[in-house]
Amino acid sequence: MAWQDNAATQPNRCGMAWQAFWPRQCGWRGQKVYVVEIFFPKDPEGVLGPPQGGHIARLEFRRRLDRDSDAREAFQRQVREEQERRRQEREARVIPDTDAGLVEFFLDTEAREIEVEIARLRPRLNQPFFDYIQRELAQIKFAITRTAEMEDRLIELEAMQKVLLEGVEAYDKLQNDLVTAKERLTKILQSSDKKSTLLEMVERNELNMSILTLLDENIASARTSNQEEAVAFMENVRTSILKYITWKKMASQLNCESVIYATGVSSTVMASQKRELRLWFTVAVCDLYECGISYSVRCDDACCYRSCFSNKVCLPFVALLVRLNTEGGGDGGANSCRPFIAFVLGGPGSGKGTQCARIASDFGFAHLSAGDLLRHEISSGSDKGQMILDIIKEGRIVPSEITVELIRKAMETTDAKRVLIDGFPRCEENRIAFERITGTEPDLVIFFDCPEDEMVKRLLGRNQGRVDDNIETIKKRLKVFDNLNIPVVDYYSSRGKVHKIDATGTEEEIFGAVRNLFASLRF
Ligand SMILES: Nc1ncnc2c1ncn2[C@@H]1O[C@H](COP(=O)(O)OP(=O)(O)O)[C@@H](O)[C@H]1O
Ligand SMILES: O=c1ccn([C@@H]2O[C@H](COP(=O)(O)OP(=O)(O)O)[C@@H](O)[C@H]2O)c(=O)[nH]1
Repeated sequence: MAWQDNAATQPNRCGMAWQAFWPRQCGWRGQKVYVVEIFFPKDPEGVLGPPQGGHIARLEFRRRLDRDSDAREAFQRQVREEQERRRQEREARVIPDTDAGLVEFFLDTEAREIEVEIARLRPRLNQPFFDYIQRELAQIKFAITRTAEMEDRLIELEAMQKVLLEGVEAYDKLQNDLVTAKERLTKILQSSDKKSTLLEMVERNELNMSILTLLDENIASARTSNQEEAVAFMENVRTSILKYITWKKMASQLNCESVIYATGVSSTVMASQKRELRLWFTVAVCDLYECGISYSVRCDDACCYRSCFSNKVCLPFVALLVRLNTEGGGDGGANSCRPFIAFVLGGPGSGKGTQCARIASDFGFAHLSAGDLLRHEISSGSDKGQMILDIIKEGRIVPSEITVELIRKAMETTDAKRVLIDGFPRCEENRIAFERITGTEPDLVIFFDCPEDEMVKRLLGRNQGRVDDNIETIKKRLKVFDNLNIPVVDYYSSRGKVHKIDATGTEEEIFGAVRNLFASLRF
């Protein structure tokens, strides 16, 4: 398959905004003349110079090009010749060895060549070079008397420094984007299961225009070398990527807080969530077999909603749940948005409670600990209290209806937009009951992965007077965790929701990983 990495060969295609700052070569030295570069639509590299006429003339010219194949060919020939002329000019320039020489080199560089030269000489544009410019600037600024020549030099040096600094930053960013885009595109093209790779990337917000641009270049290159199969294959991938990107864009236009992709949701589950979905979500349904969105419907009005579910071709499907902002989206009412829900799982003593407290305080989550809710129920002296106490003493799991009801009530009484549910669901039955009763799924599952001996050590040192922190009950809890809780983690893993965090190390180190996770999720 054709592969092309154009990061180094096309340094100037980003159309950097800083061109506007660059004083033009013609008569600018000493005269402080600044000319803003204007891009000509049919001449993106600016090889033909600035447009000669106004807007109407440009439109005329473009129309003529579109109509007239001779004119188009002549124009393309002219572009090629100009490109070649510039290439030769560039090669003829001697690159100086010293910083002082390099300063003069850049001052003598034409504005349109700056991006190319920055890319070519990027390794030389290092800290010592910028320090050198800074020193020269300081000498002029702190001179006791300043001549007119020194004033001019100050202006040109400052303009150049600004352009180079911004240019280097833009160039480095472009390089990084391209390297990342290349890695991601390679991953998509090489993966054996493209659908799930794409979905994973969608979930991690990794599909962007840079990938598309790179893919386009590869398609063009494969086309040039007549690799028809590769072209067809890459165009298929392109269609899928484009659709996801379009959806993301739509989400942002709708003022959405986040885009959540739930894979494999069955139509029955969706139907049971109908009311909530209508209030909370924009739903796009797409056909997995096509590896792309076969059709999409905005589901925030009942009519679209019905047509969405009455269509049979969409199974199995991917539902893109675009959660609307409480303030900006949906019907705008206070009830129109359920909170973002994160389940926090991990063995007993893995540090769930400790980390949840920090997440709550740093990221504005309400912290609902299932264990705490149950212990509170015991101390409230309710009818169920004794039964719950007996179960906890034995390290078993309290019946789902009790726990889910406590969680549901606690969720109702919080107006937080983000909720952590700590230590729940403990088993598949818990999970199913939660989804049935609340009609919703978690947006995220954090799993703290900790070795058993570490968990035992922590629990025995917890010292909170808990009835279950003794070695006999701990052993039972660990067994229950292995047998019943791990399948829940596996279930959510298969749906791409689990973010595993290594729970060994200090509290601070673990929170570092948590912080990274939330940063990657744009919290
Ligand atoms: N990274 C850590 N290293 C050592 N001890 C920890 C760490 N994180 C938490 N602990 C301690 O371990 C015990 C269990 O932590 P906790 O957060 O209550 O776990 P869980 O909620 O998972 O049962 C507590 O005494 C807590 O202070
Ligand atoms: O959803 C839950 C959460 C907790 N528990 C019970 O409460 C105990 C303590 O749970 P907690 O999450 O407080 O502590 P951990 O075991 O994680 O240290 C568990 O062993 C269970 O007996 C339960 O039955 N269901």
